[in-house]
Amino acid sequence: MSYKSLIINPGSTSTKIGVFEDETLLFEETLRHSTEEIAQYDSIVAQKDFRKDVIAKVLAENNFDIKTLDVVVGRGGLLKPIPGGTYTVTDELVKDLVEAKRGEHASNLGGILAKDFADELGIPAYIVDPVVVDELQDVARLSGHPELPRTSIFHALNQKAVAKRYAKEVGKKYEDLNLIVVHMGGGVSVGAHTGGKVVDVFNALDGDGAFSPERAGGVPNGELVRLCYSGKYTEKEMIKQLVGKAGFNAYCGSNDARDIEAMAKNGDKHAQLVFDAFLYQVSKDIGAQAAVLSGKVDQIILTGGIAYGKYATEEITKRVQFIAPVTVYGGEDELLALAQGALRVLNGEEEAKVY
Ligand SMILES: Nc1ncnc2c1ncn2[C@@H]1O[C@H](COP(=O)(O)OP(=O)(O)OP(=O)(O)O)[C@@H](O)[C@H]1O
Ligand SMILES: CCCC(=O)O
Repeated sequence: MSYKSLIINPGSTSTKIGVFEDETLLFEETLRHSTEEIAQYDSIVAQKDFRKDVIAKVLAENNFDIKTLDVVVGRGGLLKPIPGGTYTVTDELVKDLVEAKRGEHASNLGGILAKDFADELGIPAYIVDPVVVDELQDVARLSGHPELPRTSIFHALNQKAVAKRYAKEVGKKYEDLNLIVVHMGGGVSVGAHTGGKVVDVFNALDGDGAFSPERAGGVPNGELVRLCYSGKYTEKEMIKQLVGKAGFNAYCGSNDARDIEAMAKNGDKHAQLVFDAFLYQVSKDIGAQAAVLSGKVDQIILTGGIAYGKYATEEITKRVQFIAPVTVYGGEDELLALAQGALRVLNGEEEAKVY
């Protein structure tokens, strides 16, 4: 028995879709969304119809009959903290994503869109390893103020997928390796993997680490508080300043690392400084996670869209190769990882978890 799946992975700056027959990719598409396109919507859920239309268009362009699908899988969003695994998209799960009580995030649309398509076809919808996968060790949860604990929000799906890919390539078990995985996309997360768990990670959304194409990362606390109370921004605008309008966007007016690199190559010294500061901060986060692992690091893995960039990966490697060797997996394996999550359930290897 084989299964056809539609995989939907909404990122902060893109919607990636794939159609698989079991683990074989039939076709995929990455639809990039400019800052202007996204800025028309005042919430993530408001982007639903826009993203649904672009997906339907791609399916039609590929002459794909959606009635042949067996399952729809979405990337999981900002739910309550939960263990890793494959979850059935229930009404309760969708309600939490729509209400966005734990925050706005593009991947909230993954479960919502998956259920939308699946319900029309009368087939199941799943999410796999959502961004809220929480395997932090206790000592990593303290921030310095009890009302502000650190939380685990990161590229769990891709971090786990590339870590397992590396383990397979070197003939070892993921659980037996100490890895630092660095995802550099619209957001950035740097995680310490040991014993098959991500025991510490710089939160990609709430920003206790490096800045990213669109996000501020860790900023000076006092100045942040003063800005919040200055009257310059509403609460919603302030959050947008930190997540969306920050990072490369704020410094250089684009969320595309390739634009920043091109500006720098054309002699723009400010763009060069911003890109170098980004690579410097990511390297510092890797150093911190090396300490989490007591310096016993088998490999550092660079992944996400920015890891396609030669300058970026070479500069980070120069700074951190004293810790451990570096492997680069440009882009991400999230579509396949989502398809595999659903297949494990459909093939009876794993039971779908209920949220
Ligand atoms: N070939 C490339 N060289 C350098 N940078 C690239 C390349 N391709 C994509 N990028 C950069 O990768 C970033 C987007 O990465 P990615 O597609 O992983 O992000 P996303 O899926 O939108 O967000 P996230 O990964 O946080 O969920 C952009 O800054 C883009 O410029
Ligand atoms: C929070 C993990 C995914 C992202 O960067 O948006």
